[in-house]
Amino acid sequence: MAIFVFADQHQGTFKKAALETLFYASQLASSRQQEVVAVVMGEINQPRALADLGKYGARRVLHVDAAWLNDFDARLYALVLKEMLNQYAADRCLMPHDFNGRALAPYLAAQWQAGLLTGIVSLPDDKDCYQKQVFSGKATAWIKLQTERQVLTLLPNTFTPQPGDSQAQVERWQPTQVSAQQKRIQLKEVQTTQGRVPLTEASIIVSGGRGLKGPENWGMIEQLAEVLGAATACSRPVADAGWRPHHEHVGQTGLTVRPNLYIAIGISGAIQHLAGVNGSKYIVVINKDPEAPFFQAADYGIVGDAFEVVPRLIEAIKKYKGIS
Ligand SMILES: Cc1cc2nc3c(=O)[nH]c(=O)nc-3n(C[C@H](O)[C@H](O)[C@H](O)COP(=O)(O)OP(=O)(O)OC[C@H]3O[C@@H](n4cnc5c(N)ncnc54)[C@H](O)[C@@H]3O)c2cc1C
Repeated sequence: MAIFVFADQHQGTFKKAALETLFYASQLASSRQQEVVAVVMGEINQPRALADLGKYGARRVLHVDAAWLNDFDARLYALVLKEMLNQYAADRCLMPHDFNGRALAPYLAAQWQAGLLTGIVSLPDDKDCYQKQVFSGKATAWIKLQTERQVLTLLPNTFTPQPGDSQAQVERWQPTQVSAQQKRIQLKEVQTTQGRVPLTEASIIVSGGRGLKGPENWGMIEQLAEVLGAATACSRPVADAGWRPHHEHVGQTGLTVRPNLYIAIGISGAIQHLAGVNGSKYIVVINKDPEAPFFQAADYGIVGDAFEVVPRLIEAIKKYKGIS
């Protein structure tokens, strides 16, 4: 039996989290002598990208090549996936624990009558238990799904893909029970941020909190991010106050990020914020209060006023990198 992976793409470019999930599935499959099938929805303007999924572990790609599936629609995608999984008598479907995966997985689990386990961070152990973080990242649970059919979501940045040189066999697949008439959502406008690394894919993140006092002070955060080639993020009150856009909000109710380096500036380190960032490899905290809880989660800490520390940090990095 094959392991199916929803390989999310945008205009022919596969998301990093989708490639990680394929790679993860290939590790899972090799221990069970199964094959990995990547499922791709919507038209693709670079057909070679489909076969290239083989480099990340897909043996086959089932391409649902239909214009009405170009825009992500959790309900519709779940119906298409359900038909496909039933046709192939599959028992396992994986996807990334990102915005789309978090919307699609519960729909699919309900439609397909499968067990759902979200945000896993490990391969199963010998008792078939998967690890996931619980209680805002304060504890780890080992969970075993008892159901025959399983929908699993993998936390981004947990597994680093090691691309090989295999090519996948690409097949077109059309649903017979789902059609364009069932589409209920019409996408009217897409707003994209230009030239910035997407937050969930960034290896360095510079994040600001309420300690920055107001949106007018974000210039230094942007500048620090620019010299480091980083993405910018923020705490929830900052997004709630409209200082920064909501897609930058990290934490329990925002994005979960796992960069190599997370620099938190003027953020206290509330548990709800830590829940979204404590998977980061290194955490650097800049805060003027030595008692700020974030220091307990930090690898490096600077006790000081952000308005003095950050400009000096920018200058030091520029000097180190030889940027004028
Ligand atoms: C159900 C629920 C869900 C939540 N989800 C989230 C979530 O997803 N993400 C999230 O972030 N929060 C979330 N919160 C809110 C969370 O509890 C905190 O209130 C929030 O994270 C605090 O944001 P902050 O650290 O930016 O602000 P504050 O708590 O006000 O901290 C500001 C920090 O800046 C420091 N500071 C002030 N001036 C300076 C300066 N000049 N230089 C350096 N440091 C300075 C202060 O010492 C302080 O530590 C949630 C809360 C609830 C109840």
